[in-house]
Amino acid sequence: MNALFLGYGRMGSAIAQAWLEAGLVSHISAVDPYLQTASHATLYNDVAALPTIAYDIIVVAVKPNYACEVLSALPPGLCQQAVVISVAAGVTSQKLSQALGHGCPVVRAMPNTPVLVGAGCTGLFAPSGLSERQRAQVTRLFSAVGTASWVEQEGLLDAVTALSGSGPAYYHLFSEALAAAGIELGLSPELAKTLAAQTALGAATLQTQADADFVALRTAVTSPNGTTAAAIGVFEHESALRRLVETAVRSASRRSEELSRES
Ligand SMILES: NC(=O)C1=CN([C@@H]2O[C@H](COP(=O)(O)OP(=O)(O)OC[C@H]3O[C@@H](n4cnc5c(N)ncnc54)[C@H](OP(=O)(O)O)[C@@H]3O)[C@@H](O)[C@H]2O)C=CC1
Ligand SMILES: O=C(O)[C@@H]1CCC=N1
Repeated sequence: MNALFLGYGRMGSAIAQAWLEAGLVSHISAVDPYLQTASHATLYNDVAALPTIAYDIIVVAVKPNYACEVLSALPPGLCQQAVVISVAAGVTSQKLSQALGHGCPVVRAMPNTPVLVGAGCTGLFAPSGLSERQRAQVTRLFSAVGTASWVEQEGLLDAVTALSGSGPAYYHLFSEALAAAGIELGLSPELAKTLAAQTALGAATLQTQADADFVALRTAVTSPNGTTAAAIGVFEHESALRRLVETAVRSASRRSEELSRES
């Protein structure tokens, strides 16, 4: 399979590398205007320089405000047999199809940065027009970089974006705060960083592998009247943390909706 990436920044290059390593694609071409070199890909600085090849997969991995522009500049001959997959936050399938200007199937994907280490999760949506074979192919591609889950309503991608697309940043922020608190208590910055990161990894591993829900896992750490209870009491006072998280995730979802209107 031949894949073409329009935009070869963090997301595009991470996905491309994983697909190549998993043997799911045989060759990657990438268009990115200012890059001098691109690992794992044949690089072009302009779509006009692309050879006329019928690509199997075309990935739109530019910033949302450029997504329609790059698709409308694509010569139709390149997409005859392609499935077009856009990772651009908030850009609707209708706008992507309009920009393409012909009937090739469009999929929206919302991955997250842990695709870099094969631990991503991707929400997927396709309007009608995608065959079962193509759907299975897209599932296989995103399963190579973590989990792949389809949603049946496009609007739900705003929630996916707010939860897992942006989610890694929330966990990094929490680790940053946890490490800073450890430094305040006298730990060296190196040790505080190691403890915060390893605790996040350990907790996430338990969440994905242990046969217990989040509440049971939390309860297992929390001895009556112990240290964890002291901290949880602060987070849970008037549901402070839960309310903050809900407000933050709603705000991300609203921004995703706004991007749909702006793009
Ligand atoms: N980062 C994340 O966590 C996630 C990002 N996304 C989505 O992925 C997309 C890309 O994000 P990300 O990889 O982080 O961004 P990057 O800025 O790292 O990558 C975008 C790349 O596209 C290039 N580019 C700009 N204009 C064009 C053009 N006309 N043709 C081809 N390439 C172009 C940029 O070049 P230059 O830098 O020179 O402008 C840049 O190299 C976004 O739409 C975002 O919504 C989705 C899920 C998660
Ligand atoms: O912040 C953003 O808009 C993109 C989409 C999800 C993660 N990063």
